Amino acid sequence: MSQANASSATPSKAVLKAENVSVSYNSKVAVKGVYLDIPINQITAFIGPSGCGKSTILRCFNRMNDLVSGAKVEGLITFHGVNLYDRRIDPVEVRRRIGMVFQKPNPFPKTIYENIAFGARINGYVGDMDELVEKSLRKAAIWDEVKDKMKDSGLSLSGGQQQRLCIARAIAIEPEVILMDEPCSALDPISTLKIEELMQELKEQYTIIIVTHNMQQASRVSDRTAFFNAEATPEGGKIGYLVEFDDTVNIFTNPKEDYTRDYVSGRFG
Ligand SMILES: Nc1ncnc2c1ncn2[C@@H]1O[C@H](COP(=O)(O)OP(=O)(O)OP(=O)(O)O)[C@@H](O)[C@H]1O
Repeated sequence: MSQANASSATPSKAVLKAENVSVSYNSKVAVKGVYLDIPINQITAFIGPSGCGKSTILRCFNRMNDLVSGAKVEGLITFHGVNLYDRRIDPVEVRRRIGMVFQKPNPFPKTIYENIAFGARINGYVGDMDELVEKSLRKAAIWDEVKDKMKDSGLSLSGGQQQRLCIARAIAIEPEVILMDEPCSALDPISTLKIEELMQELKEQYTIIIVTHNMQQASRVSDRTAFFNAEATPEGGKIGYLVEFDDTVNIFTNPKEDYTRDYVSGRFG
């Protein structure tokens, strides 16, 4: 793999940039030498086999790796041109502006209302909370389903509804970017479709990165796709790297690397 193959011209303004980023856990390199430009108001998909570092790179973009013991990030990650790892930067503020939705829907064991209000309050929101709750739930396409159940527990909802509640919770703290780590892998196809439609609406206002193992999902929802792979080390480990990053249509129909073609067509799936 040469770095020349790993990227192509950036189509629009990059909101987040990774330059020569490597991450290790307890001194063992997990993923190395990643360059990415994440375009604003687009959906970028990270695809590739298990263990190639997709979630690891995703977590670098909002400093979630700070919370993982033994994790070390090297290289440069910028957000609107500012080094996210500069020591003057507050990682909590980074996570407010770059929110995250996880694989398994994880509403708090609180009411639907509190699931939205809690984070907003902690972030110092002083406006009309009822309005914010409604606005966030509407944006996450779940308001109609829950408007009469504000005092019910968020856990009483179906898996798909819980995930949309978690998206509403992320939205409530007014991020610019939403990172989604396999947000549909625990959901049925109908709930998955709802979230995909929602992502298309959200990208008008937010920049989205999604990690997914679902090739059809990546080709359906994303504008740009980053394909990762991992190479074996002599010690029997694996090190992830970025194979290529391009418009999704190119990755799926005319990739630069044969291995990408094999992977996205399911030959190695
Ligand atoms: N908290 C951690 N502590 C130690 N090693 C970790 C940790 N998280 C990830 N790793 C290692 O880093 C490498 C990349 O893992 P990561 O989860 O980023 O890959 P991935 O491509 O997202 O995988 P998957 O598709 O299975 O979720 C793997 O070898 C994994 O074991």
